[in-house]
Amino acid sequence: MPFITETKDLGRIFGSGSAAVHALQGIDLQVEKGKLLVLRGRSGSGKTTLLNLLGGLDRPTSGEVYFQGTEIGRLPNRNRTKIRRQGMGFIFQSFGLFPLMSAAENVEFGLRLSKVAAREWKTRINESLELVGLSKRAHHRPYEMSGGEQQRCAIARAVAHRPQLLLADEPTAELDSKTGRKISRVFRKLVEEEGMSIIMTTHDPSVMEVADIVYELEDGTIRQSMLA
Ligand SMILES: Nc1ncnc2c1ncn2[C@@H]1O[C@H](COP(=O)(O)OP(=O)(O)OP(=O)(O)O)[C@@H](O)[C@H]1O
Repeated sequence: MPFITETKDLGRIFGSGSAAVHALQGIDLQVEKGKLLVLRGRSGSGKTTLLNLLGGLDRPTSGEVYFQGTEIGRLPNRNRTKIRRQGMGFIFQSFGLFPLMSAAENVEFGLRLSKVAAREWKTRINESLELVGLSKRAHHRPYEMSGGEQQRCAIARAVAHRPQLLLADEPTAELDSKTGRKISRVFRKLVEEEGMSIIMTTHDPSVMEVADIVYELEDGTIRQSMLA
């Protein structure tokens, strides 16, 4: 199966009647496995809405959205959650770590939600912290880590169950440009060395530099954009 993610004439309307917002319309997207795809566009152009639909966090108003050939837009919640927890990992702008848990415990929490057997947790935690260069911070809590380290920890948590698809919403927005560049390289490494597929939204040029494909959203429609 060639595509990790595919959409057909995907649309999302929020509200109804005169208050209806056409957040997305006619989105046809095909994402090959093992690529890093970036969605960019102005505030309100529909980036987060599209990412949420691709990740099965929201349902379309019209059209279809596929994950590895399975239409997920109309699946019952239980099935969609299962696919999401096993096949996808999520990263958000504000890291989303639990403040009272160490880096290792945060990663373990991610593993608990997926179907990974408990006997494998320790290995997976060590491997994923190593992958993002955070082994030395395993027992530190988020407030003892820099912003870049916290985002590395969030990445380790998102990839510990080895998802096929990683979705990230503005993952470098809260970081300075040097740290943002380092985090961009971590994403590139996941693609090159782990064969992961990544879709992320960003305004950050350093993320654009590591992308294979860039798409531009404008008023809820999409077009491929030239790489910078
Ligand atoms: N839950 C909602 N209810 C109503 N309107 C919404 C909702 N979510 C998004 N919208 C509207 O849909 C449009 C697209 O929003 P979206 O958050 O996808 O944009 P974005 O490109 O991610 O913006 P930003 O870069 O500011 O995060 C906007 O006009 C927004 O106001």
